[in-house]
Amino acid sequence: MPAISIRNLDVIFGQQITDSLKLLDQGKSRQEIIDATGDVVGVQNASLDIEEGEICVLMGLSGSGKSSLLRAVNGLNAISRGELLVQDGERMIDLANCDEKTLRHLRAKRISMVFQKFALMPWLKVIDNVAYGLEVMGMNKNDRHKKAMEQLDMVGLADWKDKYPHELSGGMQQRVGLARAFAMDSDILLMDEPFSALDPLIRHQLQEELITLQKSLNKTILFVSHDLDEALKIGSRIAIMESARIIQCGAPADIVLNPATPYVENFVAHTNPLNVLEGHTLMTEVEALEQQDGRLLADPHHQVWLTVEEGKVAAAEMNGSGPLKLQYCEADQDNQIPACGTLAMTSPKVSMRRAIELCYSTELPVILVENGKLEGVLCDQNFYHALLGKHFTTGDSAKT
Ligand SMILES: Nc1ncnc2c1ncn2[C@@H]1O[C@H](COP(=O)(O)OP(=O)(O)OP(=O)(O)O)[C@@H](O)[C@H]1O
Repeated sequence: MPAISIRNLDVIFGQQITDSLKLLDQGKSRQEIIDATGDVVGVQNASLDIEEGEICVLMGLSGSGKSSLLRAVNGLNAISRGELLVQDGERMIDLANCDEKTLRHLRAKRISMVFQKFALMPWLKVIDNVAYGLEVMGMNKNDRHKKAMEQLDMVGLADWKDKYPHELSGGMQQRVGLARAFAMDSDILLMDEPFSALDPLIRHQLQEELITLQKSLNKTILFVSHDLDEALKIGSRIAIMESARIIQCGAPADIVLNPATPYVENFVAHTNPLNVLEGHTLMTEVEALEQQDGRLLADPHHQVWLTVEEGKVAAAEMNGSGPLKLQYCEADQDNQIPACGTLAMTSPKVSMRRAIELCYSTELPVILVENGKLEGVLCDQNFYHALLGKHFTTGDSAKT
């Protein structure tokens, strides 16, 4: 059962919603609908399931409808048509047909929201800002302060509890915002560009903190961002929006490797694939390597040849320099650095960043093996191909 299930959802802002929906069904554009009725289409025919414990990022340009969709999930935007179900224990609550009492229950117990501009109350101390939602719920002062302190501790601000928001930096204020959302104990967090007002270093730091916190908290997070790098970093799945519609939804590597439209391609062309792509998506497959005298040419540039017996790499040599020492390196142990001139073998699941590090330290290609069997090879050319975003423009030229 997904934590949030969205089916054919339309959100229209305005006074003539029935007429606007008819025009939408006739295939009229957003602008044509504004011209005809004055209504604005915020979300059009969106369908998306968000599983428990995942971070799903809504990504797209300004005005594409990200916030409109996010705000529908906690009832801040009315649903014009379609279904939006939020899991509540054993039942699913339909936001399209839910009364005020149920909505209040959802907001108090199930869903918290973190905004871009901190939204802290300037007259309240940090601890009282964090405890505010608990106070509204009727929790007594001792209990709510205890809970607020736990959350402040988690975001590293326990020593700042008696300060006022204006005494904190932007990054710290946003941490207080996070602590306030976590204090509510709700399983679903809606985050509307929570880090975009921060400078790049603090932003990076808070992204890392969110990823770390999420490992222990396991919340269901719907996160809005207009930055694909941020989306790729924190999202387990990314839904890309354009003109009120979700035009592609997939895991980070899917989006980078198979952008569905030129709009997505354009985003992908400006991202850093280092932490997203894995070795197997970039490698030259074993079948594509040149064969000569029973050996495989792993790297034409360095003239590295492999002798493969029953699928396993039995020996390696570099023409002119003799045999090469082979060393298996764990994909996830960055501190395991093979010596220059050693031929590194690792898992096809290796991140692009780690694979480049292995190439860099050995000055040789990297050999990818799974259960001892040779799967493929990564040379400089494979990395250039990915770094230049050529997967979707030049086909598989680096793989042959
Ligand atoms: N409450 C509202 N009343 C009228 N129109 C609205 C309202 N909220 C959003 N819109 C309109 O809906 C469209 C989508 O806006 P939305 O804020 O969802 O986009 P966004 O992708 O989140 O953009 P941004 O990144 O700039 O926040 C825009 O044309 C916007 O003007």
